[in-house]
Amino acid sequence: ALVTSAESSATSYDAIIVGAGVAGNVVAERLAASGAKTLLLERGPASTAKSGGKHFMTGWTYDDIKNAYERVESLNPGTTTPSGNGERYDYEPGAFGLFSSLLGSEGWSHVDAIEQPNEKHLAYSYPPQNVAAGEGIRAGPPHVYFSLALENENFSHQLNANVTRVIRNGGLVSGVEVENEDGSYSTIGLNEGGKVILTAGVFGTSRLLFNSGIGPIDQIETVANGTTGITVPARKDWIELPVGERIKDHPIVTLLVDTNSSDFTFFNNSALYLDTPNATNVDLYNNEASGVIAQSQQRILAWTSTTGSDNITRHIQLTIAGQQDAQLSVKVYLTHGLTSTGRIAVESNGTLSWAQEPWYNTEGDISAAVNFIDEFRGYLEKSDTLQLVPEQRNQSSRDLVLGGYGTGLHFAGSAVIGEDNDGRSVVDLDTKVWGTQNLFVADASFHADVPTGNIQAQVAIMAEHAATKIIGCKV
Ligand SMILES: Cc1cc2nc3c(=O)[nH]c(=O)nc-3n(C[C@H](O)[C@H](O)[C@H](O)COP(=O)(O)OP(=O)(O)OC[C@H]3O[C@@H](n4cnc5c(N)ncnc54)[C@H](O)[C@@H]3O)c2cc1C
Repeated sequence: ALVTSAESSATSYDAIIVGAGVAGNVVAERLAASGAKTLLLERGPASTAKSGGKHFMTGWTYDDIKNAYERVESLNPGTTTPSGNGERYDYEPGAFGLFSSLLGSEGWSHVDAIEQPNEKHLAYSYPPQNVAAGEGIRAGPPHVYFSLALENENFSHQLNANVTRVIRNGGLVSGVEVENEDGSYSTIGLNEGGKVILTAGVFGTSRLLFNSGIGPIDQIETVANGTTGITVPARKDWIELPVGERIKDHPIVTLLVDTNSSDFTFFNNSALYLDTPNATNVDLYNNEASGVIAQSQQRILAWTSTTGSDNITRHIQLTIAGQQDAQLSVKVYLTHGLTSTGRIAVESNGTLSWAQEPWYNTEGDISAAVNFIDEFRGYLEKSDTLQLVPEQRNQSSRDLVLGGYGTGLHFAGSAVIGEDNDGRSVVDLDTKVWGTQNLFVADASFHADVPTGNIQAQVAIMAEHAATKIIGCKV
């Protein structure tokens, strides 16, 4: 049920979940289903129509998270044939045709990324993407888990509710403070034995922890002396933890490849937003959840691995899409194995900035990407049809990497999980913030690493497993 600020502040809850993104929806659905009176708070407005590693650590091995994986897969499966009628559109001759023959001639294998998830070296696939089980539409947890949670009478949610801080007495959290849309503030209380779970994303969760007197001392001091008006706990109650540190992301270098031929015509996804989108495509999607609109804009994904100057293996993901007629964009992501990390700092007005950016700040990462791009350029040199655009052809691979990378928007870390409160982690193996009794972090913030591919499925699976751990914790 959708509640107002007047209703939520007059009620108390067993679980308050802050942030209705990928993780927040998973955790809220699970907590409500466990019988907890649950409130999901989101600072934004309504958004949807319904508004690796084998060994990680105790409780988080692959076998431990298998149930979580299976639940996410059953509700929000992946597919390489997202069009409801099972057809594939605009792949051949197109970008898939051109690139599969380029990679195939260099010994790469055609795999199905859903059926063969461990094939991540010299492998390419039709793009995998999440769909809502039984609905035939592309969707993630904010659609599928939210729909399920809505059916549960324990579940409420409130929109335009910007949580400013957690209210705590020592290690015991009693509720949250919320800034409402009209600028008013309210507090929402927890029932005895209740829990607050932060799922506000890597940056939002960090800010909430700083505001609640949890983090590096200098960050808490900045908030306490700043201009946001946040009521920070007394200094004796500050909990010193490395919040905002160990942030990772997939940096992307975009290579532009001329197809040098008339066999590639660009399908423009943005035409959907124009006044006259192709009526056949629109009807196919509306009536049968089929056609080119049911697909993502990429036409082929590929993975391999490479080593840097430090001999550490890094994984590479390529996503290939049309850029314009006779030109493709090849996004080169540096993924699992990368060693660069970043750190954020809060400013006195409450905004966050990078104290250290998380991309390409180790020579190992730079050299690994350069090695791959050198190899890839070698493929293009042998090709009759594909070549880098002239302005990129004239640059060294190192310049292409260092002058051209951007964020992958796949952030992980900032409140990293750990076995011991040793100054390197923020949450314990139950995802509970060290030094607190009932404050948890269940979003991408607690991840210690980035995956070999896009991150959303991992965020959902880890949130599923976190929910099991949180439900099992007695306050
Ligand atoms: C443009 C873009 C494209 C992406 N594309 C892909 C993709 O194709 N595939 C993929 O796998 N991943 C993709 N990602 C990454 C993916 O979206 C994130 O990894 C994922 O959403 C992280 O989940 P989360 O639950 O940690 O945080 P989020 O999903 O970011 O959720 C956090 C939520 O908390 C809310 N919030 C924040 N602060 C507060 C507060 N103080 N009070 C109340 N609410 C708050 C936010 O509004 C947000 O709704 C993309 C990201 C971006 C930005």
